[in-house]
Amino acid sequence: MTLDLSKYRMITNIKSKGNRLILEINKIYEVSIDIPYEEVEIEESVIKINTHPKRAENLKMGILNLISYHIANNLRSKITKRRVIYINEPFPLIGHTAFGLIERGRNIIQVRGHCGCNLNCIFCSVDEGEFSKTRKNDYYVDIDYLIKEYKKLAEYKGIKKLEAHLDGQGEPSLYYPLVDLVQALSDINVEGIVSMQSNGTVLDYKLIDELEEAGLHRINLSINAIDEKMAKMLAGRKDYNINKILDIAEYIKNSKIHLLIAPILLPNINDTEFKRVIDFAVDLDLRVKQNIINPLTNKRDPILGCQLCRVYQFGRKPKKMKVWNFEKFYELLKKYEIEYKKRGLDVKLILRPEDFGIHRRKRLPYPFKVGEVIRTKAILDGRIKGEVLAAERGRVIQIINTNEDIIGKRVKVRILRNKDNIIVGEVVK
Ligand SMILES: C[S@@+](CC[C@H](N)C(=O)[O-])C[C@H]1O[C@@H](n2cnc3c(N)ncnc32)[C@H](O)[C@@H]1O
Ligand code: SF4
Repeated sequence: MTLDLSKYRMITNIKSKGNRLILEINKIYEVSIDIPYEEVEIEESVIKINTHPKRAENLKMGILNLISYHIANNLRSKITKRRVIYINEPFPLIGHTAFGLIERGRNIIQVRGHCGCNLNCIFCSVDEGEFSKTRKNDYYVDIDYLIKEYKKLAEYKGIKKLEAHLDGQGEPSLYYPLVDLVQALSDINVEGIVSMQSNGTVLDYKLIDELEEAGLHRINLSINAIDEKMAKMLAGRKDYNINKILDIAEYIKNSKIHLLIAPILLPNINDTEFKRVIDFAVDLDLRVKQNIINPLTNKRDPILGCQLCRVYQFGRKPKKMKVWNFEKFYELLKKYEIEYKKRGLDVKLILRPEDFGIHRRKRLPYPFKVGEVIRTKAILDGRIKGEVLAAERGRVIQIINTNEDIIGKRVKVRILRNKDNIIVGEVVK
């Protein structure tokens, strides 16, 4: 009897060493499993079971159970080296910011299929990457479940003029299978769009062609410096290659995916480079004009989405950086807009949600009140130290200031936050 692992979609590569199977799951994760049966032989993706057919059937079930157990409990990210928790039905997808779906009473749904990043930007608001000091677990959401729940939420909010936005605590383009996800979301959003944030490092010509085919409307590409050294320093990685990203930007610009370049200003660190990125985007737009219309506005999207670096509780802050308020930031952007105007160029740098067709839209109900005390069971480990997760009333509850010992136990939890259906609570004694 044989068991061919190549027919399981999530298994993207198979290696073996004796009776040890090393499975690559969805490209960026890995799990290794010792097969405790003498009668098996592993040859590439095929496990041969050389025994009586009745026992072989039992061993096959045993191997499949072992694989599911290890995927559920021992999955690791090859990128961040962290443990990965595989999220599937019936665990809710609404309630946490690290994975699932977020809706904030607008016609945009944030889609977070996974978390984890291949860069280590020195300013990262979510302290992502291999060298993170705060993140202890990553999450991956099963694609079929993610699509099913997205469809339910989209139908609840109203499908018309809806945006599915792939973003999150990490690099959205590392999600696998990304093209299938984009295709499914764009099939649901018939009169809307699908957009994605990206640091660009994983994008190549082939993937961009496929994303274009799948109906991706826009990529918000993070570029923070043109100078190679500065770009590496900001990305926190010596292997970050800004020239590759600039080339990818040009390739996107020549596709049917709208390119928005999203530089971040770190005052006192990349002031000159920030302006060089804006100039790059303006020059590129003059050379390669895109005429992709956003059906939410019936206009072209802006070509730049300038961001100001902010300081977050669990984020990173570069020592030399000066903290600016938005007033000062908008003054600078205004100054740049005027400079462009003098050169006869109409460059919009200060944006509002309406520029992207974002408007108010029916919200999901809030099942919890702030201050309410509920009884629940902690089920999964959390994203950062001192956090565990529970599931109640169709929401994930992030229980903070606690420890892993309470996983599996019933606890009393006071709700501290319910805004935008992101639920945070703490244990009450
Ligand atoms: C957290 S990242 C996730 C998506 C993707 N990894 C990327 O960098 O584009 C989303 C956006 O937030 C920006 N960002 C990161 N840290 C920030 C901070 N401290 N303040 C403001 N924006 C920040 C990034 O530059 C990026 O454009
Ligand atoms: S800002 Fe984006 S690319 Fe940089 S470390 Fe954070 S998540 Fe990764």
